[in-house]
Amino acid sequence: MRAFVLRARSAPTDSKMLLASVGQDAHTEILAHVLMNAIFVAQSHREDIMVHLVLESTQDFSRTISFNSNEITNLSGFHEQAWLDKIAHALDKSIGMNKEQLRNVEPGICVRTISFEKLVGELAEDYQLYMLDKKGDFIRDIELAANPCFLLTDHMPMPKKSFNSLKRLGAEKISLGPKMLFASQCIVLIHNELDLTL
Ligand SMILES: C[S@@+](CC[C@H](N)C(=O)[O-])C[C@H]1O[C@@H](n2cnc3c(N)ncnc32)[C@H](O)[C@@H]1O
Repeated sequence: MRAFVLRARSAPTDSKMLLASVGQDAHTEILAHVLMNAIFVAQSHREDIMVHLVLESTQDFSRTISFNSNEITNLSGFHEQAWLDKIAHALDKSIGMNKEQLRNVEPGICVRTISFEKLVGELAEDYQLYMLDKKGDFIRDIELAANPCFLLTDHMPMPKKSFNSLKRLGAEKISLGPKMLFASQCIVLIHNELDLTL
């Protein structure tokens, strides 16, 4: 499995606010762009991809919505609205959940009330973590592990205190080059680097 985590610090956990924030300050379109580029290829989808979206603008708990590309069945199309609808539906399903609970939303999609820190702590047991950072090691200068998990943020940077805990979990910083890219653009480049090595 190849995994991607988007830490969306500004994304609301209320579905109506999430949908109303597309193109606004919270830039929730980023979540749909990430899913588009992590899971779709032309006319098809990639296998063995996990995407975890962590939405952190909340009145109660962060929501982690996880997508398994092998199991998702009923998408309404190869477009952003299809993904936004799935995210909104997962958020509605999560209403009333207590801390650190899980609810299955539909095949391939589940929602959990866990924080980014808790999620990456779990992922570190099965994956090598890579934190995307322009100042990290250039992706072509290192050998990526067979089970990589890439950590990205929305337009709000990772808080400084997260860096130390990620380091303790063995996360390595990797760069894709000198330009500051969107998270979804990073994902396209990462897929391509890995595709070239297969
Ligand atoms: C739009 S950027 C985040 C920008 C944010 N304001 C910041 O200063 O980190 C979205 C994500 O892409 C990653 N990213 C963007 N360009 C990159 C590059 N050239 N190499 C590695 N990661 C990159 C960032 O680290 C971040 O996780």
